[in-house]
Amino acid sequence: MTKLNTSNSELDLDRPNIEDYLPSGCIQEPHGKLRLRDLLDISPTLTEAAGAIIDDSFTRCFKSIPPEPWNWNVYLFPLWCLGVVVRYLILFPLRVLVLTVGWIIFLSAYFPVHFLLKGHDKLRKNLERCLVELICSFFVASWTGVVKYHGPQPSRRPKQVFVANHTSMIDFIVLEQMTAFAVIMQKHPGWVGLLQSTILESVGCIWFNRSEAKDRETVARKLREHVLGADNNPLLIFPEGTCVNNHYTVMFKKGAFELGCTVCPIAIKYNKVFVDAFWNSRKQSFTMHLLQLMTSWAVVCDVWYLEPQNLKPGETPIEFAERVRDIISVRAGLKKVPWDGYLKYSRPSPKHRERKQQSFAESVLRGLEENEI
Ligand SMILES: O=P(O)(O)OC[C@H](O)CO
Repeated sequence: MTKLNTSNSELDLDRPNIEDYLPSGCIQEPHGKLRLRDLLDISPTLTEAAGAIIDDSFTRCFKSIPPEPWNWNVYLFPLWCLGVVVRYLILFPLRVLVLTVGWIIFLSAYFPVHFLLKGHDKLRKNLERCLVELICSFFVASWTGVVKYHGPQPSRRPKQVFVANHTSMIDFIVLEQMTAFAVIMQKHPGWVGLLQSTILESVGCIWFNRSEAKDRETVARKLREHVLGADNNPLLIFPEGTCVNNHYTVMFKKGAFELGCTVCPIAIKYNKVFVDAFWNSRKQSFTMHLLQLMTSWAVVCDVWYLEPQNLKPGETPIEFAERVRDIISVRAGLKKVPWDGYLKYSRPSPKHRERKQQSFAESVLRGLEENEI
């Protein structure tokens, strides 16, 4: 019975907003004409099937929500055109220049520090941390990032791990410009992969391939080793494991919550007034995503460093992960959904399919019983 209730509440969450897609009730239809709404009312299963085709709570987490158009009249349209010219022909070249200068400064300092200070580990690590923070600040400047940080800035302590909701790889840049975190992330191809395996590895970042089972074991071991080192950079994990559109949070993977460490939650909320910071990696490369940010007016966001949390007596790592997800979701105003973000990369699990079949069979049986009465 309990199992049934749980699955029903999960199914409720998955219920599509079909009303959003139907013509509003105030439209007067000619008398006697059959409307789409009437047709769908015939059967809940038909409604659900129609809903699943147009919308579902899983897909909604990974959809970019476009802003309301505002340039619709004769006064505003010329202003919008002027804005396009300023953004693309003035701001963008200036930002490319800023980023180029940033890279020149960074590379001309990083290589001497990395190769010439081999015997002075402490000094080398400190300088490398400062340089990585510096290049991240140049990246933020290249999108005119307006970031407001709330709460105490993270400090370096053993046995603590920072976890944040995830919208784009720029989350890492936004956080890294303040604190040189060692981040756990998916390994990427191209220039991002090159940076990952050279510069970022030197600040303790750990990379993995989410499709490789053996990578997960290696990462789990590396995490345990990393959190014990007192001089290591604070560890940062995005436990959703994938980018979500900053309206929802998907299930947190439990890895960060079973390390026996204090978990420090970080909530990140982007303001979409100028640009949507969600990176939809299926539609856009990271380079295109950065270009989109660099041709917008600004990237506006709030970052909250929240109160550190510890595992409570009797609490499982999964419950702990859920509690921390609650804290982050409330602070950033995000809606929680029960999905595993990795489903993006796989077919629905047999368990999920069976739950749907079970619910459908039960509704058919209920209908038959009612007809018998
Ligand atoms: O949105 P995804 O699943 O492509 O993940 C993107 C990055 O790997 C997350 O950092």
